Amino acid sequence: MSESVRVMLPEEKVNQRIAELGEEISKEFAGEPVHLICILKGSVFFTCELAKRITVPVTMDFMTVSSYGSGTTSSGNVKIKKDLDEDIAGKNVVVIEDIIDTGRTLACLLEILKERNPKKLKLCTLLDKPDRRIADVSVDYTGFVIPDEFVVGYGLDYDQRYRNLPYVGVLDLG
Ligand SMILES: O=P(O)(O)OC[C@H]1O[C@H](OP(=O)(O)OP(=O)(O)O)[C@H](O)[C@@H]1O
Ligand code: HPA
Repeated sequence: MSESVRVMLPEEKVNQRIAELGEEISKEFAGEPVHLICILKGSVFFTCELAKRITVPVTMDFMTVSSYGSGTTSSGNVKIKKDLDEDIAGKNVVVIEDIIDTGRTLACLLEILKERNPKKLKLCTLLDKPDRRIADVSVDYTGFVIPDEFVVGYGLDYDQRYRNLPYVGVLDLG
């Protein structure tokens, strides 16, 4: 078995797009602070790059969730493995994801976060794979819409590997 990775989105293209997203978010929240919620582990690389490109005051928190459950419900189910350290009530929250695939993780997570009464609750994803969507998720900021291929790099893993690739690539298992 010889695994290989074909580049889909080169590093420069990803970084350029992240800079644009940072500008967009900064404009939308002009003058107001934003609280970024990084969904571990995949979103770490994207969150750090994006945070550097936001010009309004930024605070950050981290959350680990795992999705589980059968496909019979539209939102699936989500288990919080590590919760946020801080309360989000009254804050301008932007949830940062590396990828929205079936949408089950985020559909459920956004419902949980909404109940905590943030002032605003937005969703930002580096990658969106709409062909596989099962649960309806409204995405506010999207880096790239990609076809239905298994991608790695820029935080995304296959069996915990490849997260550190500086680009997004398609994994070929050989
Ligand atoms: O739209 P969905 O089909 O629900 O898939 C998207 C979710 O899957 C990945 O996380 P994963 O559970 O693999 O954890 P990781 O970030 O630690 O790799 C990704 O980071 C999203 O959270
Ligand atoms: O394409 C993917 N790659 C890695 N992790 C993922 N989680 C959902 N979709 C993907």
